[in-house]
Amino acid sequence: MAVQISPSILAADFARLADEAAAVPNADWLHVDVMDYHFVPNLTLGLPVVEALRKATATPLDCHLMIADPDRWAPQYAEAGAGSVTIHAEAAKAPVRTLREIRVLGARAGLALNPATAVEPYEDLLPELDMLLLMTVEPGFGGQKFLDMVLPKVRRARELVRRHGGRIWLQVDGGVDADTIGRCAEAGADVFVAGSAVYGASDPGAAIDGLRAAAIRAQG
Ligand SMILES: O=C(CO)[C@H](O)[C@H](O)COP(=O)(O)O
Ligand SMILES: [Fe+2]
Repeated sequence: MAVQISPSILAADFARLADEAAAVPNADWLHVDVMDYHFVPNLTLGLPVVEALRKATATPLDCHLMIADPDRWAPQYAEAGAGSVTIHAEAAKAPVRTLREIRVLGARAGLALNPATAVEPYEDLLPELDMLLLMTVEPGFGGQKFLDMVLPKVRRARELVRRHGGRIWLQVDGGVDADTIGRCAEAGADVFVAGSAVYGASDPGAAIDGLRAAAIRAQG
């Protein structure tokens, strides 16, 4: 599996987003955490910032929607030029329709599961997905401690994805750093979001190289 690193701009300087995007030329994606004060108790940014970022960088945007009404808003993120749009299973009321709309608009379609949400009930949705995101912290804030309890679910999800042809990317998000990334890769994740571990480092580009090397080592 190809390892991909998606640094989260949640940990970047919001006043200098274009510079912060330019600081990670070796990133595969830029992870954009959209929070609405309803699905999670935090507020970050929305469509205008995504539209501006899209013009400011060539790196594709990986939009993680932590919002109460993803069915209404997700297609607009695809229209705004996001390369990938991920909705939460806990929030979506019509996930099949919404995931299909995301794809029709030319973006990759992702489904995110909170730490306590089981993956098995979503097996029938896998054909609609390009990526499954397993949260390794409770969504809402950067800088939280990685939840090891999610690793068995990463293993089960990898097995489900394998049974469905192995096409779907398996992303982990939350508390991923040089220490925890190996456990995630060993369990079967292949796309790694890292906020603090990248933008908290003195050299964000070097931090990405280090994370990538650790994940590849762990894949064996
Ligand atoms: O979705 C998120 C939080 O809800 C963030 O993407 C995630 O927390 C990244 O930050 P860090 O690597 O610092 O944990
Ligand atoms: Fe995220």
